[in-house]
Order: sequence, then C-alpha cells, then structure tokens
Amino acid sequence: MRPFIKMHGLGNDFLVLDAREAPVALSAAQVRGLANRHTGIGFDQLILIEPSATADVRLRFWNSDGGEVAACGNGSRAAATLLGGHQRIETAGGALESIGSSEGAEVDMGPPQWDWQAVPLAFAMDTSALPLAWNGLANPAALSVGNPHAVFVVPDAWAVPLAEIGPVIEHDPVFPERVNVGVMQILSREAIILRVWERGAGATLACGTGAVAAVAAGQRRGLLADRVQVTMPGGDLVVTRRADGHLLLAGPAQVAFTGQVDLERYA
Ligand SMILES: N[C@@H](CCC[C@H](N)C(=O)O)C(=O)O
Repeated sequence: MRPFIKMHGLGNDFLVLDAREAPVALSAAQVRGLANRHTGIGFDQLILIEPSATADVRLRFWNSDGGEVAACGNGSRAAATLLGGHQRIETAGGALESIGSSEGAEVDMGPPQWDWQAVPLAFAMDTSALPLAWNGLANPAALSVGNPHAVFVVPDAWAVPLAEIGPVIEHDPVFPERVNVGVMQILSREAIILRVWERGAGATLACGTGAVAAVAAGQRRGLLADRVQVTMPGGDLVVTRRADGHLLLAGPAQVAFTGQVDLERYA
C-alpha cells in the first residue's frame, strides 16, 4: 500500500504521491484508473514528488486522461504548501521557486513564452492574437507558461459554452500538442473572470497556469495592470508581474484527506 495525500487549490484537485524515498512508476492506464471519480480516488491531476539533482524537489504532473504534462500551477502551489518554506522546484516546464505560507503558496512561474514554436503552434502566427476563430470565439492569444494555452477575451465568461467549444479547440491541429483553453472577461485593469477548459482534464474549478497565461495575455495587450485578481469558478488567485517579467501565482491550497492506495490494483 502506498500513502497518498488528496489536495486541492480552489477545487482544482490533486492526488499527491511522495516518491522521494520510494520511487513510483505509473502507466497512463493506471493514472486514468486512479483518476476515475467512481472507481478510483478521483482528481484533475496526479502529482509525483521526486528527488532532484538540480533543485530541492522535482515535480511531475499527469492529467486525469493519463497524459504526463510539463506544468501545473495549482499543483505546484499544492506541493509547495505541503513541503513548506522556500522550495526550488524542478519541473519539465522549467525551474520554479515557491514561498510557502500556512494557507497556500506563492510560486514564481517564470516568464511567459510567446514564440509560436514554444506554444507550440503548427505554423508561424502572431501569438498575441491568432487570426483564427471557432464558433464566435476569435483571435486568442497563444503562449506557453510551461504548458500551452489559448486565451480568448470575451464579454461574458459565464455565458461561453465551454464544454462544447473547449474540446474542439483543444484538439484543433493548429495546436500539435493540444492546448488549454481560457475565456477571460476583463472587469478592470486589476480584475478578471476566467474559466478554463483544461487539456486532458476538461472544465476545472480553477487552473493556475491558465490564470498566469490569461494575465500575461491581458498585460501583453496593455489591458491589465501588474497585479491582477483572477476569479474562477472555485475562487480567486492573484497573479503578479515582477520587474524581471516573471509571473508570480498566489492563492490557497489545502489537504482534503490522506489515505493508502494499492497502486497495483490500477495497473
Ligand atoms: N490545473 C493545472 C494545469 C494542469 C495541466 C494542464 N491541464 C495541461 O495539460 O497543460 C494548473 O493549475 O495549472
């Protein structure tokens, strides 16, 4: 049996396995089985905490569809909250740093990447506003914040039929590694409403990298200030652009419960 920790950041929920002492190998099918909310534990993402040669810890992330991904903002905050203090974190999406508190963690998510190859896109386009539209959703910003995002500015984020249009955009061949889809309503220079259709996980209550990507997109268009409150279905995060261009992500993260799981049962 393997001890696990179930955590969430604003309802974006995670199965956390600490593999620093005893390694864990996971197949995609195993992750899907564990993610099943009826027959498994249920989560949006699985987080593996591993030893690192270059930082204090290494974090790996899997979506509930079984695909491993390079970045997860809320997952990084959740793991950093668990570990406490200041952590240097290695991820496939880049090196992160956290400042912990009792109620959550602020994580330096690094600078956004705007090269079309970095997103990635299938061919060269102006990433600040792609010349593309899907059923009335037009001209998204496309960027990588360790993982790929397309962010649309819309007049009413709650009115967008995200469950219908999200998967269409996620799987459009213009995004060869698929994409996370955000719809952002700008309330003021300091506040937005954001809903995200997550690649490999669907509509989640909150998405940390989605919040970072949306704020970066709004800042690039000159619509948002350096510090922005991001309201999502599960609650609020704050994204701050530092003088060096790095984006800091802050908000709550909590342990929901702990337990033990027989990983072999899902193999
Ligand atoms: N919920 C996460 C994002 C998880 C990864 C994403 N679905 C992807 O496939 O890139 C967050 O808080 O950032």
